Amino acid sequence: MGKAQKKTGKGRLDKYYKLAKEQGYRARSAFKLIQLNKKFAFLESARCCVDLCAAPGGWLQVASKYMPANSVIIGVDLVPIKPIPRVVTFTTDITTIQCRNLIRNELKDWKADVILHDGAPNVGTAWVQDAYSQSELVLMSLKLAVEFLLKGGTFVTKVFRSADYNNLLWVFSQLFGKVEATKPPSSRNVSAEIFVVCREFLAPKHIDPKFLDPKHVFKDLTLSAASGHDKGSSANNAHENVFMPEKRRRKRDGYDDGDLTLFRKVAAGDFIRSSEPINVLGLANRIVFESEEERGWLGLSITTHDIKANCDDLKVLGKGDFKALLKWRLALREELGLDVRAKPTEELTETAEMTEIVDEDQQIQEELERLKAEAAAKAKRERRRANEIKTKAIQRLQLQMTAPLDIGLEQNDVSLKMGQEDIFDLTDAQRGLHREGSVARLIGDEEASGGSEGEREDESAMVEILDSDQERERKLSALEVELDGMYNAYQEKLNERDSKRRVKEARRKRGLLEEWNGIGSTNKDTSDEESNEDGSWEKMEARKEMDDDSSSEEESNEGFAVGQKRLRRKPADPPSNKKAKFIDLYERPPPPSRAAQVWFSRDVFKGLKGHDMDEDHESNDIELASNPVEIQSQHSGRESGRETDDFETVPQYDNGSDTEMWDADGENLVNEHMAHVEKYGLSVAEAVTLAQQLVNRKTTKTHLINDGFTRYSLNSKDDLPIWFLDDESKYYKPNIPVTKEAVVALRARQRALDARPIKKIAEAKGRKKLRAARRLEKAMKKAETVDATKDMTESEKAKQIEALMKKGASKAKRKETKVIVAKGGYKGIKGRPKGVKGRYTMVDARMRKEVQSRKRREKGKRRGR
Ligand SMILES: C[S@@+](CC[C@H](N)C(=O)[O-])C[C@H]1O[C@@H](n2cnc3c(N)ncnc32)[C@H](O)[C@@H]1O
Repeated sequence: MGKAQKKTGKGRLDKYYKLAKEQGYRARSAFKLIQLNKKFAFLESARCCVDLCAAPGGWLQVASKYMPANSVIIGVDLVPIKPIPRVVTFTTDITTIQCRNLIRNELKDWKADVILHDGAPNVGTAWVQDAYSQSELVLMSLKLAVEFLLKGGTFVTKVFRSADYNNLLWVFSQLFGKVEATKPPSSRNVSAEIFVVCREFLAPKHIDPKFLDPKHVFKDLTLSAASGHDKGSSANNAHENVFMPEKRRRKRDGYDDGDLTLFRKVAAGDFIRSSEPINVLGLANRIVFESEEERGWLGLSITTHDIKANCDDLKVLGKGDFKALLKWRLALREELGLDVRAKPTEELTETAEMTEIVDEDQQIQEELERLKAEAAAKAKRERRRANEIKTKAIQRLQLQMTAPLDIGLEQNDVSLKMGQEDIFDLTDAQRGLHREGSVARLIGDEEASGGSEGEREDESAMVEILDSDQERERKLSALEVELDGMYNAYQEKLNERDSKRRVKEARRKRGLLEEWNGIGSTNKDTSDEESNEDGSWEKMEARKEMDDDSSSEEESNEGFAVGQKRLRRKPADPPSNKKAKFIDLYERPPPPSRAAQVWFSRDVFKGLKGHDMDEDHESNDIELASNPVEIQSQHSGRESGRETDDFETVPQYDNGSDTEMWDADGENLVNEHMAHVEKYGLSVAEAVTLAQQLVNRKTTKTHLINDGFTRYSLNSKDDLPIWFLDDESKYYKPNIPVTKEAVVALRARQRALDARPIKKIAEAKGRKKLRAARRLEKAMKKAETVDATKDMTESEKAKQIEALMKKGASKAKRKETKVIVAKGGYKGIKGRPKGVKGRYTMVDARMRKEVQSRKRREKGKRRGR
């Protein structure tokens, strides 16, 4: 694959795609297994194979083809796999115990010779699944492999080059005799995927559970290499992670990998004493007052009722609430003597005047020195941070975990943070803010070297002391600025994600008919193929590439990392200018992370926009002015953003208001659905499947209604946080099967619609126009008559003419003719019956019945045709 691949959708129809189509494989990824097997030959001798994450079934087809007849092949995936001869499939999550039990039941006492894993977390499929990273999925598959693999067996897995890569390899090497990482030619160069073939399973009698625990395996490997005793190799790190979890190492950025606990409590004391309060707020769900001392704080006047309520559920707080909590923390720290508030300067000066006569110049000099020392300490602190990030980046580079260009960008990479965006991620935003300043130095100020140990000690002392009111104010406003930055970043991310979701939805609807067959019979829908065969990672990669290529407008709001690229691209900038830009970037409200924006753009924050955000928000508006699209979406909300997008708009139900969001029964939605169905008929394969089942008497209405009452419908929504309900409404849905017949029916309807003669439509339109022109002509004639009348005032004429023209311009209503059944005295009598207004026609009862039965017969004939 020497040539660079095209980035367009068509460009992705490479030779393996075509080959897969030709040879009847459901996904081009089938060739990855073919090539791996060609190199390691593990399928030919295998009698039993389990494919984890197997949909749409490309690998299963290969296994079925290459393995001996009568061998057992099992495929598992979150999504159903269309039947393949000789293959048993299960639809379940490989990380669950249910999956293990299903495989166990199927295999009984057997063990597998080969376990395959080609999984990639499905972004957007389920909230909880999103939280799993690729590496964790690999570890979960390894967990199944060690249980079901025969001694000497082979485990093939897909891993991505990331910080966890080496840790995974190390774990594999502990369990298998031979471990080899390879990238088959059919794996796209743009994809970070690598396949690891682990052979000769050692089948140890006892396997340390830590080997399979993401918490232990994926701990940080940044520092030991940096400290010098293990440069370039991560094996020792992994060793330490697995065997010495008690050793305190620095946390990875972001959430602990493998820490899947969704609810976290934090002691109030920890929050108050923490040097990273925003981090604490970002990670925890609740602040608790459990110790004696903490309970005492509840009685303080500064701990108002609001503060207590805020501590109770951090996940539903708005920006103002967070500010209040941070202020409370500062106040409490002063109360506890953790922060020393220095006496006002004037007071000091006065005392000095009383005790001794101090030279005024000397006083100024001292003050200046104090300020200078303060500034120097701050600068040291920043330098140290910059240095840490630089070391980390270089070390990653050494470990070949990142390309040089990725330095500083990695944390902004959506693909590396899949699934975390919904979780409250202030930490991430804060990290981003620090990094932005630091990375600026990494590029623009190479000579800025790190501080010594001594400096670090200085710094920790500095952190604890607030020198003056001014300092305190500055601290507070810095926190506020940080929060604002995070809010903007979250909002940006939400917008971005929302637009991606809409594009995806639009594509899905368009490609609904093609989706059914994996690689469909047409070339049209490449995106489906993509999603089937390469999982979400490649999609992310591809999107990243497209983002790179896309307009600079997008870049302007991509956060500092992208801005940094732009700076690099402008060598013409004089150095001083460049420095000024960095300083500017550092002092301005820092460009926010997207995660922060997503968080703050939820509905709970809507009310805050006008009040809490006031000036900050305005300034953000100005900053964003370079991007008209952004501005529009900011000012007119999500819905209007949709209108401006350059793709087919999928009808969306307005969920702008809270009442809609809390519409527990979804009545509005149902009504709108019903209206849509009445107007356009069934347009979704699931619905057609159910309708066909009804018609063919395979199910009954009662059955369907009963089926509607599932675990999805009966969950109580009381007291659940909004973010949770929001996510549940998106992802926690029943999986309704779709039949091929339904898809065929839908296709047929689409074809019929397409085939509707254009000529007839044009004729009907022409007739309509003609009628309208006649009506207008008639109205004009009448108007002329009115105008010619002499015994009317001008205003009367004007009124009448206006009414006539209005009537002429509007569509003529069809006059309804009432059918009156002549009964009793009216039978045979001519004349208007009593109480009947407008047009009517008199019929006798017999005639009406005859007409009705004739119509029924005609209708029946038409259906029978
Ligand atoms: C790249 S595709 C596999 C393609 C497959 N090897 C083939 O050749 O057809 C990745 C699959 O992983 C599945 N997957 C992701 N997370 C999973 C999980 N937790 N449990 C089961 N399957 C999962 C997805 O549904 C997706 O079908």
